[in-house]
Amino acid sequence: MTDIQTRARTATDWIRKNCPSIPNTALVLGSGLGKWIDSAWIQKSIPYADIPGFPVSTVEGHAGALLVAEIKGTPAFVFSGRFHLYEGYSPREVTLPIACLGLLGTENLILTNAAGALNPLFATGGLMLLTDHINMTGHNPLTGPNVDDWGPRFPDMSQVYCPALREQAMQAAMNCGQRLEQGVYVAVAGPSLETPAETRMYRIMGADAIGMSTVPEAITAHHMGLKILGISCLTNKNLPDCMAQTSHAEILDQANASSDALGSLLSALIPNLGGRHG
Ligand SMILES: O=P(O)(O)O[C@@H]1C[C@H](O)[C@@H](CO)O1
Ligand SMILES: Nc1nc2[nH]cnc2c(=O)[nH]1
Repeated sequence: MTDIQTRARTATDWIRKNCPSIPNTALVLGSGLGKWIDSAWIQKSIPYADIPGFPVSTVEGHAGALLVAEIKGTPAFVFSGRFHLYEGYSPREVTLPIACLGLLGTENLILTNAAGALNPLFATGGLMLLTDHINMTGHNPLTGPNVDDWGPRFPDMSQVYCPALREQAMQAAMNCGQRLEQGVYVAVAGPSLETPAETRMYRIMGADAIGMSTVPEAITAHHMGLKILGISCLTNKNLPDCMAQTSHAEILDQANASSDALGSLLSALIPNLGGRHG
């Protein structure tokens, strides 16, 4: 067994023993995107530091706890805080919580993030559903010996973001009267933001939004057969020809400001996802 397999198994066994239920849906909250979660919905909050084998999140805006919650009556795991490559974690460590979900048998995974808008038509503060991604992190969490029990050596990536979940998300947005853009997310390793020349290159490559997470998680989840939905909160415009300065503080402020819109969408969507536990 590889070290990461042992850590994932240890963490999974611990979660199984210590969580009142194993929900069928899990949500990963991006930077600053958690304030809509009503404290009354949280059955249990487990600091990552308590889960053996788990890394610990080091970024401002990421609480670092696994919540066992009921979102409008539907059970869900909520990862409040994630791990990023720029924190110095290996690609396997960054995606360890996702591997645990695969081992636990959770079926639906919603990945959210704070991202810069590369598409000039997309507004700051808006939400974008991921139709696809481009991995420019320079890393892949599946590098190294394949864990055959988890998935195939060469996973097909022709449809990473589940069309049925995307359709449901579009429907939920319509029911909430919300605009939901659709586009391609490019992931970079960070932590530096982009130069204008880089921004121009990523736009020419076909990306609509850019961030520093989500893609390693999506690769691991897809490898293990989870159904994935990705949603970016567009915290800033990242346009080569009128590039404004931005900062992590500004990104967090905008994510906080958009968090309620994301919350309305997810509260409308999650109870309709269905599956093993409804
Ligand atoms: O976890 P997410 O992708 O929301 O975090 C993004 C990427 C960086 O951590 C940060 C950049 O400011 O926001
Ligand atoms: N790389 C990158 N990550 C972000 N996260 C939020 N905004 C941005 C951005 O403009 N670029």
